[in-house]
Amino acid sequence: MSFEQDRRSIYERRRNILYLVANYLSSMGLHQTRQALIDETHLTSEFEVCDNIDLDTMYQDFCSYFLLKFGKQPRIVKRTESIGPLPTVHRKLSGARRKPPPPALKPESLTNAGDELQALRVTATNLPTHSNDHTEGPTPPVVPYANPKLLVRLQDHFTSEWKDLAEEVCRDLIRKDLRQRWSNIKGLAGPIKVLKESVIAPLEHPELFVGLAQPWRCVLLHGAPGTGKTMLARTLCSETRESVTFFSTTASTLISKWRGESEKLIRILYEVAKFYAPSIIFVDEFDSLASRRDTVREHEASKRFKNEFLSLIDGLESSAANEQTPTDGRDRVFLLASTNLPWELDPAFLRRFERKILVDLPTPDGRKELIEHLLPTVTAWPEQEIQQVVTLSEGWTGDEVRLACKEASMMLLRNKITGRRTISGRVEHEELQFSMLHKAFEQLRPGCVELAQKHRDWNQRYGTQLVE
Ligand SMILES: Nc1ncnc2c1ncn2[C@@H]1O[C@H](COP(=O)(O)OP(=O)(O)OP(=O)(O)O)[C@@H](O)[C@H]1O
Repeated sequence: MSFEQDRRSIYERRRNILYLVANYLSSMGLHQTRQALIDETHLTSEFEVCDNIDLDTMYQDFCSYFLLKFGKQPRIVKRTESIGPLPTVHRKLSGARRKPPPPALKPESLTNAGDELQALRVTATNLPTHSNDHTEGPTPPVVPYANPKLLVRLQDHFTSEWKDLAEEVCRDLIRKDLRQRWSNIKGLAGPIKVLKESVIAPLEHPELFVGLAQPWRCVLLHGAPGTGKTMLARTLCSETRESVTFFSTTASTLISKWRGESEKLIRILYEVAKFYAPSIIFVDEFDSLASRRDTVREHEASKRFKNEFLSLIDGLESSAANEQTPTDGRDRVFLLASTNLPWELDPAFLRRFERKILVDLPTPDGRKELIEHLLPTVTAWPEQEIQQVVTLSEGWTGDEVRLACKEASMMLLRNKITGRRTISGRVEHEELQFSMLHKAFEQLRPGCVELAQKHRDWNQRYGTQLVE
């Protein structure tokens, strides 16, 4: 690296650190300190900290890296002898007159680190400040927060009473880190179509969704465990993550984590979802939240919680009813719920789901596709061999097929470690053999045949019949 490049990179590093600190102070509610930093360094709005970058995360990443490398946590601060507030750093001004700040410098003209800092001293007036920047009065509560950018926006929008909960909703429920593709899901064309129609089509063709033809707001996925309901939701999240905010939770988390505050949380979840619309709220294990209400024995808090959730759904519906003219679809909130026990749901909830979609066991074609997807080598095998394993897996869930394929891969792995070798020392079977796959599929028995039938029966009576 040339001397010039070296200097430039030092300059950029120091500038970036200052922006990170300013952002961090803002996320901590230390607005006066942030302002003092801006005044002193003259940061401008020419730059801003990128999405998903903040000091807190960097700190945690550094600790993880250090722990991995040296087997212990890094020491960041150490105890001193003195107790009391941090000593003030006084500038050495004795005798010297305070100079006015020098004009802004361009990085190319810098000669040393001091100059680099001075180069940041450019006009501060246009750096964004926030409507609730407090120059007087009580400082807002200091809260650790994963994404300061979101926090800043939340601070503008929510009163402090709601702010902490709104932050918790964002920190714990927003999901963005998923890597799933529709093409990984096999044999569930019907449910995929409904999800695309509910979320993706309204964003791509908002002009078509007018009057009565509003997008579905509220969809329930039901099916036996391991049929791919969660996978569908996660894929919807990753396929739309550029344009949609995805809140994912389970009913039991909502109930246990926010015990005592759950009811308020539902309202905040809805408000935050509206704030970040278009958004999807996905609630797994929905039955544990929305089981039939027991008017006599049920706890008051539980009733209130359910009523609040019903209001949330009504909120989705009433905002849909208001859309008589085309909107760009960017203000929509979509509720997706999944359950293994739809028959336990309170009729008040059931009635509100516009679509109740059965996620069924995979058909023979679906199982074949799934096996070929998980074990691509089998595509080169004779058709009759693949059909044998497809027949063996009659009545299995997608998850059971996946488990059997995994067992076959493990057999191959064991063979590579301990298997017979040829005279030249090579492993005898380096590729997956039909006998391994067959054996793996013979070892497993389907666990959800009856439950899957119960879902089909229930869907016939109460569910949505998907037509191809
Ligand atoms: N149709 C499918 N296509 C591809 N993979 C599938 C399919 N169905 C299930 N799987 C596999 O099974 C795993 C478990 O599925 P998932 O967790 O989505 O089931 P679920 O219906 O949500 O179960 P539960 O009701 O117990 O939460 C998935 O991660 C995936 O690997």
